[in-house]
Amino acid sequence: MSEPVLEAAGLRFSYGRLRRTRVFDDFTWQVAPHETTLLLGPNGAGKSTLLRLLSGFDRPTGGEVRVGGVASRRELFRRVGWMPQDVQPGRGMTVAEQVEYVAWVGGLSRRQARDAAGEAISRVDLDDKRAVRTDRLSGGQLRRVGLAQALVRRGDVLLLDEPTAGLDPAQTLGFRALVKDIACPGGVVISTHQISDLVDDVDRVVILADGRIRFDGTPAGFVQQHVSAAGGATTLAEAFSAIVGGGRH
Ligand SMILES: Nc1ncnc2c1ncn2[C@@H]1O[C@H](COP(=O)(O)OP(=O)(O)OP(=O)(O)O)[C@@H](O)[C@H]1O
Repeated sequence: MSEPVLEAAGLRFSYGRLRRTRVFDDFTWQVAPHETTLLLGPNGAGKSTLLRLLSGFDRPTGGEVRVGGVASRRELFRRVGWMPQDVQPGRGMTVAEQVEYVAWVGGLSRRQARDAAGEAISRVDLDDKRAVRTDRLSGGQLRRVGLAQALVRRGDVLLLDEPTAGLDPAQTLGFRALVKDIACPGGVVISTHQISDLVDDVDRVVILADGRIRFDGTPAGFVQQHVSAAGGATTLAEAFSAIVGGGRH
């Protein structure tokens, strides 16, 4: 089987009926295989849009998204797990049904979907909520359902959009432990606009601003490379502000 590299090649994307809000223009990037990447950027940088395009949920207006060299949404649905920023409760569905449904849409048989859903629900610690309707969950519980939905496909690549938003401190710690445990051959991408979050847990940092990549490297490399640019910045937070702020001029 081909290497499960997930890549955006010459991507273009705009929102609106008249496509006036351009987010990406000739955007090319690859998810680093076997690594956990933190996708950082200010509000409106394009992080959620990028993950929606990479997951196959949204279609680009130009260029293509490929996984293992294949540009097909079906292949993306099969090989890429995605946790959206805005996890929606399925109408009248229980936790088990919602996670099973996502597995089934991803190409598993009903039986495989049931087994995979049971496993994913345990991993996010929602065993006691399996039979509860998802529209009756708290915000943090619903986000854990979203994480289970991403894990259930057992995909080669995992894309998590603001996974710790709305989690309490204990849940955030639990999430960090879970992420350390996840091994995906095609890599894991976690988006956030909070720099303090998760930085110590990742192999790679990518900074996105205005639909362009401003940095792609290790957390330590980022601080080092931008110390002078940031006028003596020594922390990731300071360097991030300098780079993102500098990009706006
Ligand atoms: N449904 C939409 N319709 C029109 N414009 C949109 C829509 N969703 C996002 N945008 C615009 O696209 C750009 C990128 O938004 P996106 O949500 O991808 O950013 P983000 O980096 O994920 O931000 P945040 O950290 O706030 O979640 C922004 O300018 C935003 O206003």
